[in-house]
Parts: sequence; C-alpha cells; structure tokens
Amino acid sequence: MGGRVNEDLIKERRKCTFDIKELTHIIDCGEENTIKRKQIDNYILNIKELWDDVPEEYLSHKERYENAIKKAFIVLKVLRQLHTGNIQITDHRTPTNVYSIQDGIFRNVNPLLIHIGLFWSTIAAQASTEQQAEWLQPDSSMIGTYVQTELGHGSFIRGIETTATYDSTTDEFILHTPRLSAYKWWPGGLGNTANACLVMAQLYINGTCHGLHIFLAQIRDFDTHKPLPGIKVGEIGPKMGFNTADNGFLGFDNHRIPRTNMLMKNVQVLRDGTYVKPKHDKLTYGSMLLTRVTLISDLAYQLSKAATIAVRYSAVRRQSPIKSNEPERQILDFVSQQHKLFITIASSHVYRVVGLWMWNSHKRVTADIHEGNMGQLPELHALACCLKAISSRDASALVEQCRLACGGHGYMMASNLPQIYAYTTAAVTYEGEYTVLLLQTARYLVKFWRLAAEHKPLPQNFAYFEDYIKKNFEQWRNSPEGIIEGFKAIVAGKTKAAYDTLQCNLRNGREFEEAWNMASVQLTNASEYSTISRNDIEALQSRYEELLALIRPNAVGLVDAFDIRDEVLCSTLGAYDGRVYERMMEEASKSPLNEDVVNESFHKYIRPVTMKNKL
Ligand SMILES: CCCCCCCCCCCCCCCCCCCCC/C=C/C(=O)SCCNC(=O)CCNC(=O)[C@H](O)C(C)(C)COP(=O)(O)OP(=O)(O)OC[C@H]1O[C@@H](n2cnc3c(N)ncnc32)[C@H](O)[C@@H]1OP(=O)(O)O
Ligand SMILES: Cc1cc2nc3c(=O)[nH]c(=O)nc-3n(C[C@H](O)[C@H](O)[C@H](O)COP(=O)(O)OP(=O)(O)OC[C@H]3O[C@@H](n4cnc5c(N)ncnc54)[C@H](O)[C@@H]3O)c2cc1C
Repeated sequence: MGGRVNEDLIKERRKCTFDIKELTHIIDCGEENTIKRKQIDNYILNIKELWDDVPEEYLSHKERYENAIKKAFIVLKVLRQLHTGNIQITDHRTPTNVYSIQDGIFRNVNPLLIHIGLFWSTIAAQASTEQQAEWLQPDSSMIGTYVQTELGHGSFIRGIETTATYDSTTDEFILHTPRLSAYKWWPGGLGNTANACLVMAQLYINGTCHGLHIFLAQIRDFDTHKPLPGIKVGEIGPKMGFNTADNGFLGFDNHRIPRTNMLMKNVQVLRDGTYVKPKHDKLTYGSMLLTRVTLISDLAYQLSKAATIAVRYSAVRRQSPIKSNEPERQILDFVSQQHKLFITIASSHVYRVVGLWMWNSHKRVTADIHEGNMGQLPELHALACCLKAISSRDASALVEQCRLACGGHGYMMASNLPQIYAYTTAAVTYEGEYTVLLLQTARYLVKFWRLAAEHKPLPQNFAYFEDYIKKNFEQWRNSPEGIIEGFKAIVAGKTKAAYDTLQCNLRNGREFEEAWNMASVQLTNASEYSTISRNDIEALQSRYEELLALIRPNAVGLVDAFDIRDEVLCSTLGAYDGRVYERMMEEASKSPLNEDVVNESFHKYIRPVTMKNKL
C-alpha cells in the first residue's frame, strides 16, 4: 500500500536519541546476521505464491491447511536451496531472527515445523551414526513428526502406554496401542502431512519393561500417502490457535518395524535381545530439553512483534486530552500506557539475552555429554524447565496486555495480536506444562536447600542458600546489584518455606510424594522474602516512573530496531508507515460479507419476519 508515513511516527523517529541500526545488529548477534536475515527476507518475499489475496481467517479449516501445506513445501524447497546455495544457513536453531519470515508467510504455523524443528533434530541427536547416514539424506522421502503425548498422558510421560515389544524371532519391534487412552494425540503434522514419525513407547524385551524409548515408524505409504496396514491416523480438529499445524492422532495395531529403527546412539537393543543401558536414563528426553531452550528465544521474538504493533499504534492513535483545553494526545503519552508497553519491550530483550545464554549453555553441556560427562545435565534441565515456564507465561500475559493496550482495534484479527496470543499461550502448555516444569525446578532447589540445612558443602551457585541461613544477606540496595541480591533472598526464603512445609508434612506421617503434593503451591509461587522496606518500594516506584519518561522519546526507535517487516507483522495497527485507519478500511473491504450490497439472508430470513404484517 502506497502513501505517506503518518506524521506522528515521522516525529517520533526524529526524536530517537540512539542509532537504531546499531541496536538491530546487537539483536541479530552481529551485523553479518542482519545482512543474512535481510537477504533471506528479500529472497522469500519475492516468491509470489507465498502471499495470499484472501486473508486466511476467511478460509475453512480444510482450506487453511491446504493453503499452508502448499506454502510449506515452497518454503522447504527454498530451505534446501539456501542450504546448498550462496546463502548458507548452517544452524537453523541459532536464536536470531533468520527464520522469522515464516510467521508472515503462514500467519499461523508452518505444518512442517515439527518435521524441521523436532524430527530432524531428534534423529541428529539420538540416532547412531549409521542411522543418521540412512535417515538424514537430503532427498529423503520421509516427512516426519515427534509423537509422544497420548490421550491419557502428556505431562507424566512415564505413564505412556504405547508399547514396543521386541520379537527376536523376526528381529522386529511390535508397536501397539493397547487401549483408547494410549492413542497418540497432538503431534504437529501428524494429521495429514507426515508419512513417518518418531514414537515414544515403553520398550519390552522378554517380558521386562525398560521404560521409554524412541522408535522411527513409517505410517503412510511414501507413494500413495495411504495409512499403512495396522495404522489408524487422522487430524484432531480445530484449536484455539495452531490451526495450520494439522495436529493428529495415531494408533498402532501390532505394527512391526525393524529392530534397527530404535534410535540407538545412547542405548541399544542387540540382535539377541540384550539391552545396553544409556549412560543417563534421561538422555531420551533430550529433544524436550533442546526445544525448551529454543522456545525462550522464540518467545522473545513473539514479544518483539507484539510490542512493535502496540507501540506504533499508540504513537499514531490520539484519544483524550490530558488537560481539558489541550488537543487530544497520542495514547503513548499516558504513563499507564507506557507501563503496559515498555515492559514488553524490556522483557523481549531479557528473554532474548537469556535465550542466547541458554543456547550456549546447551551447546557446552551437550559437548560434555558427548565426552561422557553428565555432571551439568541436572542444572541445565532445572534452568530450562524454569525459564521455559516463566518465559511462556510472561510472553502470553504481555502479548495479551499489548492487545488490550490497543483497545477495540486490538480485538480485530487484522491487528494480528489475537493470533500472536493464541500462538504464545500454547507454549505455556506444550513441551512441558507450566506448573509441572516449575515443580521440576523446585525439586532441584529443594535438593540443595537440604544440603544447606544439613550444613553440607554446596556448589558455588548455591552459596547464597548458606548466606541466607547464616543471615549474611546485605540490607536492600536500590541498584541493579541490590535487586539481584534481593532476588537471591526471595529464592532462598521461598525454598526454605517450602522445604519447612515439606518437612512438617513428613513429620506428621505423610509419605514424601504426598507431602510434596501438599507443599506444591508454595513450591511454585514466589513471595517477598528480601529485606526490602516500604520506603525502598516507593523509591523504586518513582525511579521506575522516571525511567518510563526517559524511554518515551525512544519508544518507536526501540521497536523499529526489532526490524520486523510489515509482511511478518501482518498487522493493520503496526505497519511501519502507521497508516492505521486506511489499512483497517482496506482489510474490512476484503470481508466476503461486503461482496453483496444486500446479503441473500435478508431475503431468506430477515424480510419474511420484518415485513410479515406489511406483505
Ligand atoms: C526460511 C524460512 C524457513 C522456515 C522454516 C521453519 C523451520 C523452523 C525451525 C525451528 C525453529 C524452532 C522454533 C521453536 C518453536 C517450537 C515450536 C514447537 C511447537 C510445538 C511442539 C510441541 C511438542 C510437544 O509438546 S512434545 C511433548 C512434550 N512433553 C513434555 O514436555 C512432557 C513433560 N513431562 C516431562 O518432561 C516429564 O514427565 C517430567 C520431567 C515432568 C517428569 O519425568 P519423570 O521421568 O517422571 O522424571 P522424575 O521422576 O520427575 O524425575 C527423575 C529425574 O530425572 C530428571 N529429569 C527429568 N527430565 C529430565 C531431562 N529432560 N533432562 C535431564 N534430567 C531430567 C529429574 O530432574 C529427576 O532428577 P533427580 O531429582 O535427580 O532424580
Ligand atoms: C499446540 C500444541 C502442540 C502440541 N504438539 C505436540 C507434539 O508435536 N508432540 C507431542 O507429543 N505433544 C504435543 N503437544 C502435547 C503437549 O506436550 C501436552 O499437552 C503437554 O505436555 C501437557 O500435558 P497434558 O495435556 O497431559 O496436561 P495435563 O498434565 O493433563 O495438565 C492438566 C493440569 O494438571 C496439572 N498437573 C498435571 N500433572 C501435575 C503434577 N504432577 N503436579 C501438579 N500439577 C499437575 C497441570 O499443571 C495442569 O494444570 C502439543 C500440545 C499443544 C497444546
């Protein structure tokens, strides 16, 4: 859409006091990455078949999927070209915005997300060298997904009921779904797209259960795409979001696969049925760990999208004067509006930095694991659980806050904020439900509190537990370092309170698991345990208000620095030129309900009633 840039946005950009490009390079982890991202954006944005004439909200459930799958295979082809062409993408999970363009292409979810993001990466991480050589061929016919959750079990994965029983007479595993609750349910791409999958199942050899293992199973014919005999597969139906992801269900009726289809890098079943244990029995859960780490960066990116839309809109939107004799003000001038929006910008940066840090930690710990050293895995798991849980919860709350900050127009699908919310809130549940993951971190913290309470040696990371016990905490200091000390005090105080409740429940004769369950609200909630006083809180509050005023002139510059193209933002409210009302009117004109001046329902249903006595 042509036209002039909104005057208020032009003024905002003039006011900016820092170099926007420099911040973009920092966000992208270097100018080189910015250049690479822009090259990819330009390359893909020129593919006409990827762009819709009709907004996808007007398509049926079936049409949406068909449209998305058409685009997904164009994107897959591009991905392969990029891998072999001039623009090299060597590490598709590097937490930069290189892959962000797909948010615009799909306005929803790429149906091949799990194929690319989980299927390939699980094979790369958990299959033996020979298996990888066979399965990771660039021209492979396999379109795969990651099949773990069942109708009856998602969080408690030890409860998974699908079985893989070794038959040594034929050298095969028999995959079986013993009952309705054991049907796989949820995997992305399973409904219609995938012809293969990685299945999490309980391994049985000679009547002994060895727990959960991952198996590669073909489920549809590579040529006809019909389900193979013994496979019942389909799509689960419409959801709050993720509607182009064809999440599916799957049941096995004694479906046989070769023994060599179990992922055998860390664990093996030999021809005679001998079971060779892994070095650590949670290595099978590695894909969840990696995805939790990746998600932190992805959620930071979703926050930057929501902030860009809401800040630009708030600079363009004028409503109410502050003083009655003044003109109406930009809504961004209201301090309460700044509070809603600037925290979203800040949180995006926080989770971007933390996501990068976690990414590097994951790389380091994985390298250690390759060398046989599992020592850092528990800490990484505890951190990934906590950070995935809070980043998804914060992101969905803040995206919703941005939507509300756009008033009624934020409720329009054309603002794209409802879609960003639906996408973001799903992350609170998938890859480990919020509370369940926080309890994993609590379990880790309580273990170290016990050591502290028993005056046993603690790792350096937990020295602050000892400080808390010895009352070595400093008085509150109103500074970044002081705030960190305050948080340490809160963690220590909260862990102590939960631990004490746990001990009290145990003394009262409860078994450990029961006592844990009773303490679980305390184990997941945070309270104020620091030495902060009422005066300190008031001082912090006024410092915060001063900072809002300092950020205000740079607000548009800060979101411009996220450098998210209009084609990715997909928002009438958030486009770079700020022509909000023109875009809204143009989008409304696409509604099929505006095609006829008088809709035919008038003649069928309305007129017979309203004109009844007059005919
Ligand atoms: C150019 C354009 C191109 C475009 C191309 C696009 C390509 C895109 C590329 C990709 C980009 C990625 C972007 C990211 C977006 C991703 C979107 C994803 C979409 C959605 C997919 C969703 C998938 C799923 O949801 S899969 C299913 C996930 N399920 C879960 O997470 C289940 C949660 N439950 C559990 O994990 C477990 O049951 C648990 C941990 C709660 C309990 O397990 P347990 O066995 O019962 O263990 P427990 O007894 O409690 O503890 C024992 C012991 O083990 C430790 N432990 C547990 N887990 C782990 C672990 N993972 N690692 C290490 N240790 C672990 C635990 O701490 C205990 O220790 P101790 O206390 O010492 O005993
Ligand atoms: C959009 C989307 C995409 C998905 N994609 C995939 C996929 O590709 N592959 C796949 O395998 N799965 C997928 N899933 C499934 C997802 O991983 C599970 O839904 C998720 O792990 C939560 O499990 P659940 O549904 O069993 O929830 P439940 O565990 O039944 O949770 C219900 C409630 O019970 C509480 N609860 C459960 N256990 C405990 C406990 N021990 N202590 C305290 N509270 C507890 C929870 O906190 C929650 O409040 C997807 C889900 C969604 C929504």
